[in-house]
Amino acid sequence: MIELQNVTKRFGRKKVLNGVSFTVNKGEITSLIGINGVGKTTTLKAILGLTPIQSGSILIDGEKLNKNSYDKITFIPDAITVPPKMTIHEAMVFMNDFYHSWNQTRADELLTFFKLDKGDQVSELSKGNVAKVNLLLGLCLDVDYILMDEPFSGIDIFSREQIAEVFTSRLVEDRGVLITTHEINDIEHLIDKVVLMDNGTVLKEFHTEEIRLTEGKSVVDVMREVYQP
Ligand SMILES: Nc1ncnc2c1ncn2[C@@H]1O[C@H](COP(=O)(O)OP(=O)(O)OP(=O)(O)O)[C@@H](O)[C@H]1O
Repeated sequence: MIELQNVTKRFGRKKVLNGVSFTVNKGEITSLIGINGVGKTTTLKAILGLTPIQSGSILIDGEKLNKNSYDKITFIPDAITVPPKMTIHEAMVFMNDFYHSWNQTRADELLTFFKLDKGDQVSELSKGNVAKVNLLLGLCLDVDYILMDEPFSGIDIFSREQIAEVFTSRLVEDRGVLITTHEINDIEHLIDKVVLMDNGTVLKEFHTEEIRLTEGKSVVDVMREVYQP
């Protein structure tokens, strides 16, 4: 489990995270939802130790972030980070050299699933295919937790559907996934848990199935109540 307890983060005098607490469980897809600038990306970076926090704590399986944590967790940013001159094949070799958790069998499966050609250069791919390669590079690390920043932004509906399908497959299965998004329409049917953020705070954390069964509400219904009371 990833556990955030009362996390605060400031950039200069600006308080960007103001006591953020929530959990991400293995075997669940959790979506961190909120409009632009509420602190979603900062939260992901804080979990990964990419940005220091001022107070509060972040525990991964009960431990503070340490060098071994990076064997458990991966971050898929909203833009691809491998050099664009690389072919998909070279990007995979690079990942294999860099991470001992790289799983080439899974990478080959995903290449086929996404109908990608590993000889293609990243800079020459369409935006949707770049997003798929980006996802592939992160998902093929055998880690317990996957953090994704806006995996669907700027991608056409068919690619979005294809990417969404990956979330229901055994490629994700028993891992803990945290996805940030402004749009939940694409993934509402996939997510187990929602964390609604506004202004650096968590307004509500709930399980989608539970709220559907007990209150008959969809995620969008709850969002309307919380954001437009
Ligand atoms: N390095 C930085 N220096 C100063 N301010 C920053 C920095 N990074 C983020 N911020 C500010 O922190 C706030 C939260 O940013 P963050 O990127 O976490 O929001 P977000 O919810 O992910 O937004 P978006 O949906 O647009 O990606 C914003 O007001 C942003 O301007």
